[in-house]
Amino acid sequence: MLNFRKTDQAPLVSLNNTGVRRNGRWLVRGVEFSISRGEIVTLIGPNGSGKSTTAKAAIGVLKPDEGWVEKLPGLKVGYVPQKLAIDWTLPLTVERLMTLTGPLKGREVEEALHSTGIAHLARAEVQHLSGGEFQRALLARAIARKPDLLVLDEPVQGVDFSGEIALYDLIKSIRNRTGCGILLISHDLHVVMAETDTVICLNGHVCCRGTPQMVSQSPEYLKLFGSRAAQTLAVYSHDHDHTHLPDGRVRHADGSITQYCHPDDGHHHGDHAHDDHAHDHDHAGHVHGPDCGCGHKSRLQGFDNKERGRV
Ligand SMILES: Nc1ncnc2c1ncn2[C@@H]1O[C@H](COP(=O)(O)OP(=O)(O)OP(=O)(O)O)[C@@H](O)[C@H]1O
Repeated sequence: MLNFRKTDQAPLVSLNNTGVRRNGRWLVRGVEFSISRGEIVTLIGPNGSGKSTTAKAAIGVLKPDEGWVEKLPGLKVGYVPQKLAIDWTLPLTVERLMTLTGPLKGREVEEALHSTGIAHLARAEVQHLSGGEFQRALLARAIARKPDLLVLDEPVQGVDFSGEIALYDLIKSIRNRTGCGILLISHDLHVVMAETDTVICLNGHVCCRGTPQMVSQSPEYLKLFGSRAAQTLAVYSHDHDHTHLPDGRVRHADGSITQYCHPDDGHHHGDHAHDDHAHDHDHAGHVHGPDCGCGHKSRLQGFDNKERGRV
């Protein structure tokens, strides 16, 4: 794999104590991380935990109500949103989809479709594409303008497992070829791309982060999906000790309800954990033990014992 990361390189984007508030409720708060050229950062977390909100704040679609976001001047972003407002009753070819939001040269369209493996579908109707082909078309659209940062909100939705592996391979090859940074949002709490440099688990705030060090080696996983899958995907599973209620209050493991998280619930701006992690790219990480004091238990399934808990 190419080594794009240089310690003297400024991050493409960094979020500093970033919070977004709507209707009197914090959707996310105290979010801190950065993405450098060639780096893959994956956001995971339960539904409604603020992954899309965080991604939108990172690229400037949403303005933070607290903290700040720094972007490299002139940063070019390619964004694949979770939802796309397409009128499926109107005919739309893949080629046309590529230029819907801005002009592109014919050669750029061709190149992007070629590199995502769907050159043969240039004139196909978008509504007839399979889930995997559609995601490739969206990826092609996002990479056509040669972005420095690619933000992919659930890029494997509607794709079966082998299609998922192929898409993750494609994302990896885009990163290797272009050296862009990638912010990936995974809807699946348990599966992240093995090439992910940093996994950030959100639960209204960053509750933990770490590196998926190895591919899962559990016999069941290998039996089900084969060794090819094991080379591509790692299993990252996670327990939360508190739940953010729809009204913004927090229910703790003991059943008590408070207005906000306790200072020892996950990682908050200014606490020791942030000091450990903010802006680090060596991913040394905070060590979660059965009771490490941060209020969260995390485990990497299928990792050998010395790697266990190092999330
Ligand atoms: N503009 C908005 N106004 C009010 N609430 C919002 C707004 N956008 C998002 N939310 C709420 O913020 C919370 C976080 O939403 P977000 O889409 O970031 O979560 P997510 O982690 O991406 O979820 P999912 O996995 O379901 O896609 C949700 O409870 C959502 O309903």
